[in-house]
Amino acid sequence: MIKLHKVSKSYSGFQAIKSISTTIHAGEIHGIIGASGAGKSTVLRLMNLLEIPDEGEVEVNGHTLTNLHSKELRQARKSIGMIFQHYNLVANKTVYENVAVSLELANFPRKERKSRVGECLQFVGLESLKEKYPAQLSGGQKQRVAIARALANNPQVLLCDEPTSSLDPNTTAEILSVLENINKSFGVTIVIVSHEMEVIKSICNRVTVMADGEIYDTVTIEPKRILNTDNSPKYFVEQLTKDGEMDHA
Ligand SMILES: Nc1ncnc2c1ncn2[C@@H]1O[C@H](COP(=O)(O)OP(=O)(O)OP(=O)(O)O)[C@@H](O)[C@H]1O
Repeated sequence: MIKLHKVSKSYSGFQAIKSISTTIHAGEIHGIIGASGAGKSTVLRLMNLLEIPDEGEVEVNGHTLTNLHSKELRQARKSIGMIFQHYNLVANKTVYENVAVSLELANFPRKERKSRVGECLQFVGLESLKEKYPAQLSGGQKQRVAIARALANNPQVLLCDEPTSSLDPNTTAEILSVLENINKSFGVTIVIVSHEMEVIKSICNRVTVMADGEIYDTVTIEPKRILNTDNSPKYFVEQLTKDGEMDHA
């Protein structure tokens, strides 16, 4: 469970987040949607203290992060994974090494690292690419590596900042399936920031709508796959030309 209690954040006098209070329930897939600049990414980054609030409390899995000293905070953060729009992989490390590095940083028992990396890569369907470098992968494959890396330390919470915004609809659907599997298989609570309504409606059980640094509303929904996954050139031409006159040349 994640609880924000009267959390505020300003940048050079500009109040980006205005005394927000909310609860994300354990086991849910929670969406955060809103216009550009509404404060979605900032709220997500406040949940693992990548951004330090000016005021208020952040509680994750029973720990009040805002009360912890740096060593305790490092420990508590092991149970919070995060993935990003641009993947944030280490360019000069292989797929295997990118996942292994998060285990090293968390002092995961050395003897068990290799098998843990293997398990995570298998879960995201990338075992056969473990010797490749990020530049040799597609966007969807890079995001799978990032997911495997986030999974490695058995997090209870996975924070996802626009995880599909650089991907085509087909690959978006695949990544959403991976996230859903993580939620169902391991009970991981997922918070997903997106400006794409289709993504939010496809996967979330509850959604927070943000505007101007505040929570406008929180709604409960029934997730329903509404993503179009047709990537064919025929479909693109049909979509471009269906509402009027067309010119093929
Ligand atoms: N590090 C920062 N320094 C200064 N201003 C910031 C910083 N981070 C965020 N902001 C400002 O805070 C506001 C909220 O930003 P945030 O990135 O959280 O919005 P968002 O809803 O995620 O937008 P987008 O969909 O465009 O990513 C914006 O006005 C932004 O310019």
